Amino acid sequence: MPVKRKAADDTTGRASKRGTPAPSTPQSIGSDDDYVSDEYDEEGDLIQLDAEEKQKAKRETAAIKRLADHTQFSKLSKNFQHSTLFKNKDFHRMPLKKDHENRPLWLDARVADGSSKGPKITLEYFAPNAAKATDLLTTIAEPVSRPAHFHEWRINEHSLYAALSVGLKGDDIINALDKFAKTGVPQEIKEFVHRNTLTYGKVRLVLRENRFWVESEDDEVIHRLLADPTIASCKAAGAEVETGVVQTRGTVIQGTAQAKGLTQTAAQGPEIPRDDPAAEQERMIAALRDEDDDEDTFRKTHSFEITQGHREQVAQRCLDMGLPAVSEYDFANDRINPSLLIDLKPQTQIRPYQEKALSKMFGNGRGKSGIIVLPCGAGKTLVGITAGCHIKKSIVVLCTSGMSVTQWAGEFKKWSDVREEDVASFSSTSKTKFKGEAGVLVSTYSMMCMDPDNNKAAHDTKEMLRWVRSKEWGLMILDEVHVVPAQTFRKVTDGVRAHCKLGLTATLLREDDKITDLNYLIGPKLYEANWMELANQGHIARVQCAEVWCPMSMEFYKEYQKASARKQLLFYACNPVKFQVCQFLINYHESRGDKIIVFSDNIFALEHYAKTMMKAYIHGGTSERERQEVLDNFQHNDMVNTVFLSKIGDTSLDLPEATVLIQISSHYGSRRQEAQRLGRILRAKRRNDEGFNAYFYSLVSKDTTEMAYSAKRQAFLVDQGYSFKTITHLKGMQELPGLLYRDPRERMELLSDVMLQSEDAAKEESIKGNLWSDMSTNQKKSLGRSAGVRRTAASLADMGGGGIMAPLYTERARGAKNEEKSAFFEKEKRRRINLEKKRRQEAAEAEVQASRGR
Ligand SMILES: Nc1ncnc2c1ncn2[C@@H]1O[C@H](COP(=O)(O)OP(=O)(O)OP(=O)(O)O)[C@@H](O)[C@H]1O
Repeated sequence: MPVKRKAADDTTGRASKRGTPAPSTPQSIGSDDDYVSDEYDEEGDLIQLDAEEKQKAKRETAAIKRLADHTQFSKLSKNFQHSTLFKNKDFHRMPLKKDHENRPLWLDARVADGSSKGPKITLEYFAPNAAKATDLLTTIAEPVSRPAHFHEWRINEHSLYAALSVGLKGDDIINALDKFAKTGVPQEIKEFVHRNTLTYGKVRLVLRENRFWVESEDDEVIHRLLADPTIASCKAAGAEVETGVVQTRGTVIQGTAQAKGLTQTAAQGPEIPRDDPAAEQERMIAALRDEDDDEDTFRKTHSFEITQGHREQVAQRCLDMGLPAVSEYDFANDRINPSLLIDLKPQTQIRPYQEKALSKMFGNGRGKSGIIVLPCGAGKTLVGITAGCHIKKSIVVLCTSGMSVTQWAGEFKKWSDVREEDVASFSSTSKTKFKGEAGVLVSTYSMMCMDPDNNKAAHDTKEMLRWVRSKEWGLMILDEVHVVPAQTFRKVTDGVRAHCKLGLTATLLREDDKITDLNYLIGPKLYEANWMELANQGHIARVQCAEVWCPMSMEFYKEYQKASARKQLLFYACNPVKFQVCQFLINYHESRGDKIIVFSDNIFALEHYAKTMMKAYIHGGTSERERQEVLDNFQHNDMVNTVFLSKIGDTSLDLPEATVLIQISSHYGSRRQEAQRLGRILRAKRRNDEGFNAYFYSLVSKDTTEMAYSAKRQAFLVDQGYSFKTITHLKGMQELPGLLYRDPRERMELLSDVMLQSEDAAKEESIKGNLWSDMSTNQKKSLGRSAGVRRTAASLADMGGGGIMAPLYTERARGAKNEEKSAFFEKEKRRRINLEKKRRQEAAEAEVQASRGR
């Protein structure tokens, strides 16, 4: 049988049993009866209708149609044919298919002029066949938003190329869409798919044996390119057009059940020495061929070589000619660069979503550069390591801190059989080289950015940099790729020769819109997992999110209004009610046996909260020794259950004991920070305990700008399917023994303390060596955009899982809130108008006095 990658069963049963099609199985979706058709029910079973039933159904449909023709609605809808009411959202002319209820997709062809977004697809996630349609969309489109019931996807040129590389054709895509869509496929979508699949991927820039080749299956395309003077001048001296056959082999990703089967088959063959990886690979391929010869595809291709250093020029010219060239690394045929002895350990098993992500990267047996997006704690490290085991050439890993260097090196040894001496590291504290010809090097962006010719650099650093730059790297893994500013990234990639680049991140988000730079610096997004789906499958923790509204006392609110924009932050962070809410939640969760992280970006607030509550805290200024001590105690000491962290804890902090997160001050409207912070509790050790929930509370001072920031921050998580409950009152808080700031005098003291602080106390914490500190400026600007956040006013009983916290909360009464808000603001408005009148009057009087004096 063919080398098909059988998708493992998902535990929830939501995703279909069918995996993303592999290149070796270029199935025409149109001919695949796995998909829904008129005669199949939602389980895929054939519905047998006898002749009589068919007649009856026909008669009923005709009767309904006749009735509809005479209804008021029908007349109305005719009148609305050119309705201005729906404008270009009037889809009534797209007739629904008879069995549209069984089909989960709505297609919307409208694309704004000049927009890079393609047509929109809306998936009814509750509909029959939604799982199969999700598989299709994962292959051909990119997710935009995936809340609980409706998912929004977009088709664009990158997603279509990814579909082509797994063996689909333009017509296959259109046929598949037609099968799942409630209406016919609009002509505009057909044209979009044809336009982008006709040229995309026709030209490939292939790196073979350290030489670049322009390759195409179309002889005419090759001659058209060579007729262009720019491309002709880039052709290597004496090179001719060569015609050959390229064999596309099945992609078997290591760590899957299928790869294990192959290893067992191969193990029955003659013994091959372990130190000959090329022979091992041949053996694996032979095993694949034995399994199914006829599923390998052979493609006749034409290619010519280009001169070293002209790759970018050729790529740019191809783009100008409307033939975008795609970069691929033909690692299986790379016999020049030394191979690395590396395989996943036999007991290592990758998860279905990790396999799906990797199959996108190695879709046609070659390595495509791009970015894989997985939630925090979902195992990006293992995805990177498995990619390295697949390519089997030298690997360079770049991460954000020295701590991550140690972690990555350790993970390589944990999951793969790479030899200890083949793993090297390059950070400020450790500089080692591997002894053999190929190996793994783990380093940081900041080390790699350094200039080897800079006299100020230490001698051993310069020597390491020269060594790195003298080598060819099969794979470059870029961890937390969203943090890398384009400038830094260029510095790294200009000097280091990597054949294939894999970016890893949980949040492909930047508030400054520079994220699109990564498309051409690394490659397109290859795969993005659905957070909620992974939580439902138990791979990451299930989190209940809540926004707690903390009203501000009048004396605080008055001072808040008078303060400068920057200093306002101090007022809403130190709001005494927020303080009480924080104390109450800590108390409540500690008594349940939870471990709690409290995040505060503002250091003044962080210290004030932690010291008053007598809890441990860490910020950028805390010494390394103290930091380690606090974290060790938090993890292993039953007496230390709460730790206050500044933004240094946002990323790369692995505290699986933490189950509750409280946020008291954050970085404006940063969606990424919100997601990264949530990520700290996604790894919760107890995630698979029955009925277990992790909790994420965002404390927000009511009627302040913090509310607008908070709404914007939540947008990314809402797109991932999370919903934020709004909590307006915590039952029993006032009765808490020892509740702080109950006494008005204490509140006044806190207020005067805040007022005495200079604006500097509201400044952002600056962390040495922080790569992403340059990204703050535009974040405030982008706040103006609508956040589109969904808040639910659903019962909060389920917030605690099984209603455990139900007695604690009072929900926001929507009507009441408006009254309360409007009464307050009316009063405020009157006060301000009177103040303004008074000021104007005083100014006029002063002028009169002055003119009299003159
Ligand atoms: N296939 C797998 N089998 C077993 N455990 C796995 C697998 N994949 C990942 N894990 C475990 O999941 C945890 C999280 O993995 P990892 O640190 O790679 O996450 P991450 O995605 O890099 O998170 P972050 O973005 O927070 O850094 C680790 O403990 C890892 O051992």
